[in-house]
Amino acid sequence: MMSTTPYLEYRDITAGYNGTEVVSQVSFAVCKGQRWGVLGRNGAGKSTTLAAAVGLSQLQAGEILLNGRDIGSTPIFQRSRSGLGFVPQGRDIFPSLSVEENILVAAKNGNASEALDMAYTMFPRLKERRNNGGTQLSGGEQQMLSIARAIVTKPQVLLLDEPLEGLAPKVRQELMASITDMIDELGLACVLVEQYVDVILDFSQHVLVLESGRPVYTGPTEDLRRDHQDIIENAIGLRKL
Ligand SMILES: Nc1ncnc2c1ncn2[C@@H]1O[C@H](COP(=O)(O)OP(=O)(O)OP(=O)(O)O)[C@@H](O)[C@H]1O
Repeated sequence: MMSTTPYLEYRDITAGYNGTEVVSQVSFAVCKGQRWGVLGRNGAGKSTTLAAAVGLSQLQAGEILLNGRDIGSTPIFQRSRSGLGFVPQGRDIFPSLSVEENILVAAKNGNASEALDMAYTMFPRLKERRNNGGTQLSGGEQQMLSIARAIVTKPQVLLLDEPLEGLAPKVRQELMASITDMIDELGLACVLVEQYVDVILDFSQHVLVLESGRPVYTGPTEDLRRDHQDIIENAIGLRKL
């Protein structure tokens, strides 16, 4: 029988910073190949929710499981080794290193040529810019590099925190198309945080909607669209792509 253990599971978690609660009652499970989206206004707790899985916000109650194993007390560096890829808000690259060096640093002890191959296949633009320094890249290219750095660790689940932030509309569309192709091709499970409601509704099969740190919807995108336009409009004074 096929295993149904989710890759990543949040069980009624509370998370925040320095003992202060930011989000609570969050439960959802990301299974193989599933695409989840997280929606909510500024400050609703989207990033805090994502960060709890990688240990960058404080998990104050509940459990987070990776492949069925509680990772609450697993050190941050080991979480990426256990299949969790994280692309934080802002661009997680070394500006003084070239594109190629940035990828190789992320791949660490992995096979260097395989890592470069993988990154350049997913984002051919990075190959053209491989000798450029991080600061010589456009915003979209920096975001591609940041995602490539997560991908070469070969995650099962990729967590993306507002990858479209600060990009021009055309670049947002191109990057979103590249991300979607990449996820399909690699068969990744994914959790995407974005402020653009249309992006989340198009991309995700399942959605978590947060309002002031509490979930107001957790379930299939189709049902949200069909039965809960009020939630979409209310929770989301959000931008269109
Ligand atoms: N490192 C931190 N230390 C303390 N408080 C924080 C920290 N990061 C975020 N917060 C607080 O947690 C709350 C939720 O922030 P969070 O970034 O999770 O929201 P968000 O929904 O991702 O918002 P945005 O769309 O603006 O990124 C905010 O009130 C914020 O000030």
